[in-house]
Amino acid sequence: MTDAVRTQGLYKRFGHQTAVGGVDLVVPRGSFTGLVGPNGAGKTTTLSMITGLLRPDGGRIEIDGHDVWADPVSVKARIGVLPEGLRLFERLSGRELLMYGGQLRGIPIDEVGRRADELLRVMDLVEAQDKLVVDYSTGMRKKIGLAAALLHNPGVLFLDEPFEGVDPVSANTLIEVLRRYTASGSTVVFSSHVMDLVERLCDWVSVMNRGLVVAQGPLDDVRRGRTLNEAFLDLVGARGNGEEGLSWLGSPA
Ligand SMILES: Nc1ncnc2c1ncn2[C@@H]1O[C@H](COP(=O)(O)OP(=O)(O)OP(=O)(O)O)[C@@H](O)[C@H]1O
Repeated sequence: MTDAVRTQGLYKRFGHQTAVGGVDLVVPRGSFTGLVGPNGAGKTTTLSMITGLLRPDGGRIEIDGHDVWADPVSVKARIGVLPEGLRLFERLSGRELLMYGGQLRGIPIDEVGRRADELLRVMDLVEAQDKLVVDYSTGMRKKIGLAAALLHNPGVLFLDEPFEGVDPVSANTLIEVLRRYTASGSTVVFSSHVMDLVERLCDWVSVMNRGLVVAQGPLDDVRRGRTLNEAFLDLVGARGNGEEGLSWLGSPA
């Protein structure tokens, strides 16, 4: 069976800096995949290229066997994206955002209305549906962003740090929706720094460091008897910068 996502030699430079230095990422279909790595590892740059938001300098990307940059329209119909920074249409209400997004996707308006109502209910946003998105809290923005990403029932969903700044109640709602989504055979790829969460949710993990994939596979193969946090620290090299310097910090005045 074709993988949901496959990249070969994916490469991106910004000036002299190589942000992504030849990434071969594999995401099996139907998996709940965690993309982890320290700050600056290249996760957002990789996800931006995979989702057609940033043009690669080299390499290939296939989603469900379709080349992202040669066949962008058919790929974009198959994917949902919750990007970093949540660039949303701020001056629309939550409900208007869903209605607009659904119509842009070419879904008949009655069907968009039905799906929007269900998503607003599941995300616990019914009371806030007529409020402008600009006035939403961080958690509400993540939830309406996820609703917008799911509206056209994509086969693969990409989420850049979906749980950042989200309270435990909203996080549980997001998790329930995502679990239901993958249970039906769809694929989720999300980046996160929260190892406990990745360990709890994911069956497949890709670890990035300094622009490369340094480990990837089923969760248990990457962990190899350790916690994911221990495996992560071993793989990326615990840097231990905190042991020297800052001698002035905490000294009495
Ligand atoms: N638009 C840009 N211009 C210049 N450098 C960039 C740009 N975007 C990313 N970079 C650099 O590329 C590298 C990878 O960044 P990226 O945001 O992909 O990392 P990340 O793994 O998502 O990090 P974090 O976990 O902190 O979000 C970093 O060194 C970053 O400074």
